[in-house]
Amino acid sequence: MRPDVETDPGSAPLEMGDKGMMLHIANFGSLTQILAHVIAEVRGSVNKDVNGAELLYSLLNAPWLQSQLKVESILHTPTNSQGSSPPVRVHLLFFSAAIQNPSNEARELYALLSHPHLQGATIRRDDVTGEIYIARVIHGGLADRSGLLHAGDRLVEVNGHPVFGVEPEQIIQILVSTHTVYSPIICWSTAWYSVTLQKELWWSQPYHPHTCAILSYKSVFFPHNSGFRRSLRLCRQPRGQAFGTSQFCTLRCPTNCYSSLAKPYEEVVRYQHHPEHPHRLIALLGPSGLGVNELRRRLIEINPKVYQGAVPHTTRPPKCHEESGREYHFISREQFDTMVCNHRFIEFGELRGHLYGTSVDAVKDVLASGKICVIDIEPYALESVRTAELRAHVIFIKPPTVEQMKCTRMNSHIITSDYTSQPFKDEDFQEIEDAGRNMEQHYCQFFDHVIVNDGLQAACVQLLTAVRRAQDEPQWVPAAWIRPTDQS
Ligand SMILES: Nc1ncnc2c1ncn2[C@@H]1O[C@H](COP(=O)(O)OP(=O)(O)OP(=O)(O)O)[C@@H](O)[C@H]1O
Repeated sequence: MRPDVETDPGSAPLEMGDKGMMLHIANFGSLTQILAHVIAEVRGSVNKDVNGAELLYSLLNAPWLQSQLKVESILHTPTNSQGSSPPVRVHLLFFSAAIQNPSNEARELYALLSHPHLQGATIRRDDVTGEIYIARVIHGGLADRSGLLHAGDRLVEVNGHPVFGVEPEQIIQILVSTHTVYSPIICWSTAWYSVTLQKELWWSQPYHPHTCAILSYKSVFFPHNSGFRRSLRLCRQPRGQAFGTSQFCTLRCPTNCYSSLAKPYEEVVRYQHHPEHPHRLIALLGPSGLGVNELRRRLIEINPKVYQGAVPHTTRPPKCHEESGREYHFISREQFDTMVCNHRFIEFGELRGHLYGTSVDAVKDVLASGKICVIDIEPYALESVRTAELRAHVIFIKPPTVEQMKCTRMNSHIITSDYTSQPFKDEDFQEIEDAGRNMEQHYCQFFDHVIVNDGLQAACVQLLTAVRRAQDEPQWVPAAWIRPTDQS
């Protein structure tokens, strides 16, 4: 349903002629002014690359604007001896029936260009109820092409901020202030929608009445250098052992590792973990060297009766003090290969001729024991943990600024690419920051929670709280986890 459109008292009505739509234009001054505004705004937007070429191109090539320009050129052709244009009737055969008032459309374009992050939709507040609605969706614009936003949909939440009673200008501010990250918009109409849009890109998705959908932008191509760590963390030696003798693995990424992550959207539902069901897996993700393993280790140390890591598998022979199923599950290479073929590993790698991996079964063992399993993963492993079986709650460990890391890591050591332990250098911090930014850019749609690892104590407390909430409070999860389909 199209909402009422505010009409301009200065603009004239449309009439239908026998060959098409007849436009009676009485106020040429305002039309000229509007077009001048539009062109100035477009120029400004292009210069600043504010809204992307695609939106500008589609808007400027919209038939209604072309029509306006034709009207404009006709009106500026001197028609009488005084050189002024009298009110005329202009026959617009190509005018879209959907466009009811070109002056309003031009103003809308102007408004859109002024607020680029609304991405082709405008909002309005119901003065009686205080609720915020999608007022217009520009025909052919990005919002329109997404097929998700409809005029009349009620806006519930933007970027986690409830919008009830909030001034539309403030909502725009929320969007503008977060324009480099995702801007999820949750609407209610005949269905719940959770729409994530980033910059100028929208992705289309089917309409699912009475369900919730999350639409997320992501790069079509996932770069392979986005913050991969130097080692498989499962190979990390216990604290106190010499780093020089520790074993590290080279990552082996399955060829199809990005397949399901490349889906442009996923349907989500609100999910409350049932106390009698196994706990949700906690998967920590973050750039190498930031302290993901340190946080995981500390969490388990806080209460080993509640939190536990998964026991990795390896093909190397056990050492005399090691017991199968405690430090590692010791298996043959053939067994390991079979597990790889059967997709039983969340992550695996090879070091000095031996294979190491964290298996789904090792995680399930911990969950079956009633404990909360906490693992750290590489981005490629997201696909293996975001399943109906493990229901991973993904926590991104985010770097603070380089300057903050310099202060907090003064006495800490990093494992370098040649696997020695050394004090952090400035370039290490820069690398961590870059890797964190990369990860966030490409995978943030999968993060259930973000913790900045600045002070270790504070980060630990936040982790503890987040892990408890993941089990105790309702969370958005993929609908396929709750209602498995053939594809899931
Ligand atoms: N907030 C912090 N303040 C000070 N030191 C920290 C902090 N977080 C981690 N560290 C230290 O930084 C070093 C690297 O941490 P950790 O080994 O956990 O990194 P990581 O993210 O697991 O990376 P990788 O797996 O590549 O080794 C460790 O010495 C750890 O104690």
